Amino acid sequence: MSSEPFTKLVLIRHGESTWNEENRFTGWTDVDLNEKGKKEANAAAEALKGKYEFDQVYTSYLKRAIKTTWIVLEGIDRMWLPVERTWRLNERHYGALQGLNKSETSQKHGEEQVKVWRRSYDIPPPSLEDSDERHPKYDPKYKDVDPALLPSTESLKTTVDRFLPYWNDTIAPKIKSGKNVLIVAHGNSLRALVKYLDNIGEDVITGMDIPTGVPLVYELDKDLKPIKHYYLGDEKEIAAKINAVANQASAKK
Ligand SMILES: O=C(O)[C@@H](CO)OP(=O)(O)O
Repeated sequence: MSSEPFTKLVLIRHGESTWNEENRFTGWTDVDLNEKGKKEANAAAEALKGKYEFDQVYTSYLKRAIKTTWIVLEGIDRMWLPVERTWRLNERHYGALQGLNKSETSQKHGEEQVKVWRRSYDIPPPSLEDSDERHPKYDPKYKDVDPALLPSTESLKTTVDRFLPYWNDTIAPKIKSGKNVLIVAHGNSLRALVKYLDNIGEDVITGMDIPTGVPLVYELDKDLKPIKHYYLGDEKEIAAKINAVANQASAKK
């Protein structure tokens, strides 16, 4: 017997960014969308328009997610919707790898090591030095965040740990109160959410990638347990995009 879900939660990873295009580790670096990324955001809006209604939007402090939000909301003619930004939805902090080319990093350190840094559950990449001017404590975006909470690197595990309080205190109560929610965030902050929602094991989440700019719908019951999930769009195209993310750090590029 199939029953109507209590809600449909929609997740979107931001469209392609300039550093996705250059194949660099990005993390908390605040890079912009490129033209392809804007097109992907428009296509996401097209897929949602007239079929999904939202009451509340959540996004990160990073402009690639914020601009994707703007484009999607403009595309669905819902620019008036409330948008809450939070650093807790930021991408996983990539530590000292931020800015490095993924393929060159594999040539230097080996594909296995880079795979561990990219996809192991609890092994973080090397940290940024405290004195490094790229450290989030020097960025005005985070001036109201307790400096003790600001990372100098993160594993997926510590990304889950910083995201979950926001889910539990803010997003989950909003959904439970009957509101339809859209979350526009990042590859690894969304992997953190999906791991939590689907209760995916630490070994299994390492093989899971999320493509840029494709709406991912989670049908949830009233306890916010997933009934099913699916991407909106062409299955083959989405599979190819997921595969491309998985292979980004190949040493052969
Ligand atoms: O560089 C990053 O911040 C992320 C997302 O683009 O990369 P990866 O998929 O390698 O975790």
